[in-house]
Amino acid sequence: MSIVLEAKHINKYFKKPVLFHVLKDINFQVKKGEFASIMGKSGCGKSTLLYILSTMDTDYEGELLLNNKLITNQSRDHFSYIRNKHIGFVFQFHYLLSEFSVLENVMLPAKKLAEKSHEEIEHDAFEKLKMLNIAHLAKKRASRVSGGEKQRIAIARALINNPSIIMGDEPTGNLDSHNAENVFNIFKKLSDEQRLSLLIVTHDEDFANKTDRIIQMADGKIIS
Ligand SMILES: Nc1ncnc2c1ncn2[C@@H]1O[C@H](COP(=O)(O)OP(=O)(O)OP(=O)(O)O)[C@@H](O)[C@H]1O
Repeated sequence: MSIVLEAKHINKYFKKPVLFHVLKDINFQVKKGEFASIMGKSGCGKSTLLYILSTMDTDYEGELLLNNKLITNQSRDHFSYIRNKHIGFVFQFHYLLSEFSVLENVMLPAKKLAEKSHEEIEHDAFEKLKMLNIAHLAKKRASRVSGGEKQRIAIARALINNPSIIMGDEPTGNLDSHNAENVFNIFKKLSDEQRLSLLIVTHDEDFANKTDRIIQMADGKIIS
């Protein structure tokens, strides 16, 4: 099976207030279509790792490969391009623009990429909303939908540029159990039916136990 994301010997140090070796020789791969979760106690380095994997933090040692291409040491613009084109994000908080419509929110990352016409982007955004069963919300203001709907809109937005991988930092952290299960089922379907790779940081054991693989971290290391 092909490998979508590979981390090789990732080490990260925070230099202030005192030198702190936060990530210690992290090595792992995420395969195409794999649904993996990252678990570990608070402070073990999960978010720090996700920042690096998503190219938001570039101050580290080691190598990162996306679709078998080395993506370490790129220009700032190219990192931004890689993020927008190949990586979809879902955070604990949805970060939707409340004054914009649901459809406009989903369109934004594609507008930024600027590879398609407005009409094509609008069509694609509508298709993503349909896929997530929220097409009826398209014209609504993002501030006027429920919490569970907001997270589904955030997933549609993460999918708009057809990324290679979806990364999530506690994407179900703010949801009740019903909506958390909904989000899990959406991710599972994306992995099973579209062969999309997912890497999700979670504290939710039920969620993690249902994923293909749990990457367990402790004290800046992967322990299993
Ligand atoms: N900018 C920073 N400077 C110094 N230390 C930091 C910085 N950011 C995080 N840390 C420390 O690095 C460690 C790892 O933090 P990180 O946020 O990655 O943990 P986490 O596993 O995601 O925790 P949580 O589950 O609580 O979100 C913690 O000890 C944290 O205090």
